[in-house]
Amino acid sequence: MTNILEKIVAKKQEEIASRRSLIPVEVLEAAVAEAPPVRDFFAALAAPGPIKLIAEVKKASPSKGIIRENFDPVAIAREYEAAGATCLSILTDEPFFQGKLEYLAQIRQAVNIPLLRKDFILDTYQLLEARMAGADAVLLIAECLDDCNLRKLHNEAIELGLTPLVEFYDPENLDRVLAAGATLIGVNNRDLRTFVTDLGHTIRMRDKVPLDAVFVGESGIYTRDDVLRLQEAGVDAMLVGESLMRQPDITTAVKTLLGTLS
Ligand SMILES: O=C(O)c1ccccc1NCC(=O)[C@H](O)[C@H](O)COP(=O)(O)O
Repeated sequence: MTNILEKIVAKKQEEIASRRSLIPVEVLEAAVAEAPPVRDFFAALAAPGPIKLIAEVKKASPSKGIIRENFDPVAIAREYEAAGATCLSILTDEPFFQGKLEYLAQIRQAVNIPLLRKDFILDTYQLLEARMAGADAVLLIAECLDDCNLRKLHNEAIELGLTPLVEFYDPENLDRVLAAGATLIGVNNRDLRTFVTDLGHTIRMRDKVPLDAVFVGESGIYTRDDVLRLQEAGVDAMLVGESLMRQPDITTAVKTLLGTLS
């Protein structure tokens, strides 16, 4: 049976080929050479203090369909920043998440905090696109990449000035993530075979991931109690999408998660 990740990867390969035929790689390389400097995504998350929030700009998902009808990505990003998010994650995948690369470029002009391009990165071409659109970081998913490509894209991202956030779900993939040289490591709580999320997955992986890496818990984080569980387990940062995007008042939702609502 084909799982959702296999479907997304197959579609993404078609998309990359089509985008490459519209904008040749040389054009992107020339634009990247002129791009402004990046913001330090890693340092922002590694700073001392309570658990950091990477707030996700996410309209829809394969597991939940449309999450936010009234979707203004720039307004959402501004509100996230003002409410206390440390970094933002911008979904740029169109077919499955209704994101756009343009959202990333628009948000770059509107906020100052570091930005992650959240997509299914399979090719150097997407790293160049990310850098050109104003990303400071990119997501690399161990389950989507073989060892050679994981290491290659990790190194290329760094050469472009981008911070790679390397994510895995299957515990067997941790050794591959470490072998690629990852120092910013995410555990996804969502089992993509069933779409069930389990916060305990990140917590169980905490003592398997070296303490000198910055460790991010991803997906299925809904309440202040969830956040306290992660923080008490020693998780450095959390990536949160749906639970914030479903709230009409994003400022209150962020502050409630962070425990800063006065
Ligand atoms: O969110 C999905 O349904 C999904 C399906 C297939 C592949 C990836 C998927 N999500 C990507 C993510 O990692 C999340 O957007 C991110 O961690 C935030 O999760 P949440 O807070 O549960 O929206």
